[in-house]
Amino acid sequence: MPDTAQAGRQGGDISPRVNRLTLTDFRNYSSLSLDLEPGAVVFTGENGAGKTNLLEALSFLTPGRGLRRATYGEVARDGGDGGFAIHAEIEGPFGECSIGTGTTGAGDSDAGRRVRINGAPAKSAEALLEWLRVTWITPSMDGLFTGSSGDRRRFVDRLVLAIDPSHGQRALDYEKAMRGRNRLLTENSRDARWFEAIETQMAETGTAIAAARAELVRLLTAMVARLPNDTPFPQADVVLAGSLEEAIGHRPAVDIEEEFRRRLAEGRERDRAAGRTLDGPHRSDLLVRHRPKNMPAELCSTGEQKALLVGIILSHARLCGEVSGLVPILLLDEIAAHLDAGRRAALFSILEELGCQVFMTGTEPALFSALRGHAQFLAVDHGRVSADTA
Ligand SMILES: Nc1ncnc2c1ncn2[C@@H]1O[C@H](COP(=O)(O)OP(=O)(O)OP(=O)(O)O)[C@@H](O)[C@H]1O
Repeated sequence: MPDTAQAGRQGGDISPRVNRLTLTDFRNYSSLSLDLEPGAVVFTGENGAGKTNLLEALSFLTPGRGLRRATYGEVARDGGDGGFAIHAEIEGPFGECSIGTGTTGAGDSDAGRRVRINGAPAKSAEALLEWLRVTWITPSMDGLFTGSSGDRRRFVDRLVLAIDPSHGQRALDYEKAMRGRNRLLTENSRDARWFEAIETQMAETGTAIAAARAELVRLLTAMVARLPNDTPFPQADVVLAGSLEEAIGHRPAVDIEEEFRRRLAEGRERDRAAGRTLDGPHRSDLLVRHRPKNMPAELCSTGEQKALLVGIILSHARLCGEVSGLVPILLLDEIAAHLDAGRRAALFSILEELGCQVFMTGTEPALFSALRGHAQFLAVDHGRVSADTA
């Protein structure tokens, strides 16, 4: 990786980076402080050593529950006091910054984790997005194209959030309104005024969610199409299946909002029978096609699906840099083991060109030998991390 992979302006984009990561009572780390280099950082170690835990800690530098979507109780170290702390010294768009996040233990989990930026409490975790963006690929995403639509919606929303920080609040507002409507349905309420108020809110936030997703997909498809034909990460067609998302761009947003509000009102009896809201962007899906093969992603081989996902994440990183000015920090868990030598070399070369900080894990250091001399190698050994100078 080039030494120029620093938090500086490169063609208009900034690549924020973590200079130091400090963990307290996080997973199998009671106390750890790591100095990190820009560019590629490779964590190697045997199974269960704690490599993914390090990526997970880094994934807490963005809003949400991290790359495993674990509860805070799960990530707090067994045998600790129930709290955990992650501290990162970063270099971002406004210079150096210190980010602290974690929970203080029992009773805190409901309130969510706290975030401090330069020592001051942040109003919400969304404030982290002013400093850096983080995206990832983990082995649990291997079933993304074949698994549940909920996982794909969360995936899309995570990609949208990295580009448009207001998406998180939108999603929270929609979910809150929908929970309110679902409560009215299960309580068998006939209070038309309550229904109307809630459905108006759902129509407004739901249409905004659909518009943000549609925009992401439009930009991402264009970016994926820029992947050169000779890379092993295939071009893909990415579309959203959802009544609202499909209408975006073809009709004025006010019409779509009004139609959704009307559909919600007309669907009350059907939804009452189901006990929940059946229509809306919480039911949308992401469809991906392997363009060269003209085949739905779910029918492609496991390796082809992985290559599609890598292509999407790399394209998204480029897009995020162009749209937000911040190239995301990438967390690639066990990626190298799943790619053949040609694909690995292509991945390393695209990462070098992106110039972002990228954290990779693997049990076999040999898989990363092409990066020796260009990357920081760290050996992970059950709660301890040391320089791997092999
Ligand atoms: N809350 C916790 N407290 C203490 N240890 C934990 C906690 N949660 C997980 N662990 C331990 O962390 C280890 C797993 O770490 P991790 O998933 O990072 O391993 P890994 O190096 O990525 O392994 P693999 O190569 O198998 O994916 C296990 O030994 C597990 O018992």
